[in-house]
Amino acid sequence: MQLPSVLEHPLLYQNQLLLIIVIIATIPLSTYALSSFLFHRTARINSSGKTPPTVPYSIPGLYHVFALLTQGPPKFFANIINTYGRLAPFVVRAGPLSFLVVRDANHVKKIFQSSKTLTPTALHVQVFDKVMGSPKEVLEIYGAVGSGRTDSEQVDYAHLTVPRLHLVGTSLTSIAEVYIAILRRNLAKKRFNVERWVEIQDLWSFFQVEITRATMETLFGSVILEDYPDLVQDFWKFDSNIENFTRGLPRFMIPSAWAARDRLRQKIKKWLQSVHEGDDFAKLGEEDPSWDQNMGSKFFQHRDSVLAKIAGMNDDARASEAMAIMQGSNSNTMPSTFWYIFETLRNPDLVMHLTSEVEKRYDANSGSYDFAALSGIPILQSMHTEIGRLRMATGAIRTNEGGLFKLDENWVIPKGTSVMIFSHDLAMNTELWSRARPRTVERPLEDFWAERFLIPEKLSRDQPKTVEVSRIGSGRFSMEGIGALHVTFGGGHHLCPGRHFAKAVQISTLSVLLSEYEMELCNVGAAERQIPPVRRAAYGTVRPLGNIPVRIRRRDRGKE
Ligand code: HEM
Repeated sequence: MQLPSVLEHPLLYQNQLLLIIVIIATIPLSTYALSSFLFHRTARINSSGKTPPTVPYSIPGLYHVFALLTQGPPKFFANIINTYGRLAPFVVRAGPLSFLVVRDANHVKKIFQSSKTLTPTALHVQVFDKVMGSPKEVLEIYGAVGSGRTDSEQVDYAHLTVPRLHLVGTSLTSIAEVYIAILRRNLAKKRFNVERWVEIQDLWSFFQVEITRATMETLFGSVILEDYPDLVQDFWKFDSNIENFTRGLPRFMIPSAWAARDRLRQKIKKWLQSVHEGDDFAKLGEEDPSWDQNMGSKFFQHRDSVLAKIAGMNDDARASEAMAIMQGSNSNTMPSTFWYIFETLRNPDLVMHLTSEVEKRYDANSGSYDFAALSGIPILQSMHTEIGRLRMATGAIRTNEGGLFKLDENWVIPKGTSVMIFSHDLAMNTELWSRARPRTVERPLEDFWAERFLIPEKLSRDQPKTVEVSRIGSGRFSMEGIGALHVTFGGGHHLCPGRHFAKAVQISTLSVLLSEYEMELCNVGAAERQIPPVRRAAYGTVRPLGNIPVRIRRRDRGKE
């Protein structure tokens, strides 16, 4: 009988198996220990030309994929910042993809200023591909922005220059007047009357319909809403699934979101084919009106006509583009306007002060508001900025398309790394704000403070002292020295071109509600308990935890 060789001895075999199991089981622990050691060493060592360290992980090759998937990116990034924030900049990895988180104002400034090397191009391709469902053949046009290719430069012109032409100054005033007229007409149809308070169960849902409907009609005209009454509903269904589309979830996993997106694209395409035929439809002369009920605002006519002239931008691609601007113009504007009104209603002094400020800019004879004057009121500007700081959480992404990028004396960013800048993270950093302008932290950054961005005017000795009647502070609005800490609208070359329009929607909505209606939170304490805690998500819509009931009635102007 032949004896088994030593290697085949059953006991040894069992031990080998055990050894393999032990090795496999200890891989995550040892990987975590090693990556943690390397992370802290690189973060703390004082040397130049360092590549930012990767946040500790347990699974080699996959790095943070599992945590990103289970927690979702907004919570994952918030948790990572809460844990390792002091050691930024650091890298988060999802397999081969690297994301650098920066938290320093000087880094942010440098990144935004380096728009040729650090670009959002890769992000834009992803968005048009995965979220907007653009045809594959146009993706290369988006991918070549910045390369000098003619069609790509035209796209860049449509995305950035066109809104900057139409959504500022006197053009913005005209378009804001259109918004005000539409909002007033829509609210009038609700027949709120002077005698009786009407309760609205949930202010968020109410605004989701009313503000979006008015914004859509202002930018895209009346006909699209008449032909497609479910536009607003489908839009929010689509918008609330953007994270799912970005992750590439297939149709069978989110069927109703896919169906809403299909409907949006089909209906928009049909509408464009009927009202924006050919490529010479836009009426852009000085004498032409800023808004047309069929074709939409001059801004949108101009934008779509630039795209229509690009070979390869077929009707499907243009419909996806229109969806992108619907998303850009509504997704954050409605929530920011909700918080603008909510924070006002919470504070009776603010309601009183702002009502009187708005009244001064309302002409009872013509029944119209002086929008230009309203938008210059410092407290309204400060509130807009404070809402953007506290109640918005946006992210700006840039990918390094050049070689090693020198971030400062210590750090370099490797090619291909995507840099993440989170507005809310910077917005809540007391140390940075107090260094930049101590006055801004006289009240905790966790609280809403309408006057945070006002600089009180010093009275000269010969100036007569007026009696202060309002309990709301006054002063000059200023962002001097703190711009890099307030990046809700991104920055640099790609700074949001629609930000003035968003402010116009906030100010116009507030003006109409304060001067033509009385609106009150039904229960202030209960409403305040619905404010979500800060720092739980690095980015994403900040929405109340539950319903916010309000009551409303028409203001009795005659009596006043
Ligand atoms: C409160 C409302 C809004 C917020 C918080 C917001 C925020 C942002 C942010 C963070 C970016 C990225 C900027 C960057 O990468 O540096 C952006 C880009 C953009 N936004 Fe806005 N936005 C708002 C309203 C609007 C409105 C009303 C419009 C249009 C009417 C608009 C149109 C755009 C466009 C077209 C871009 C892309 C610019 C590019 O091509 O790089 N946004 N916005």
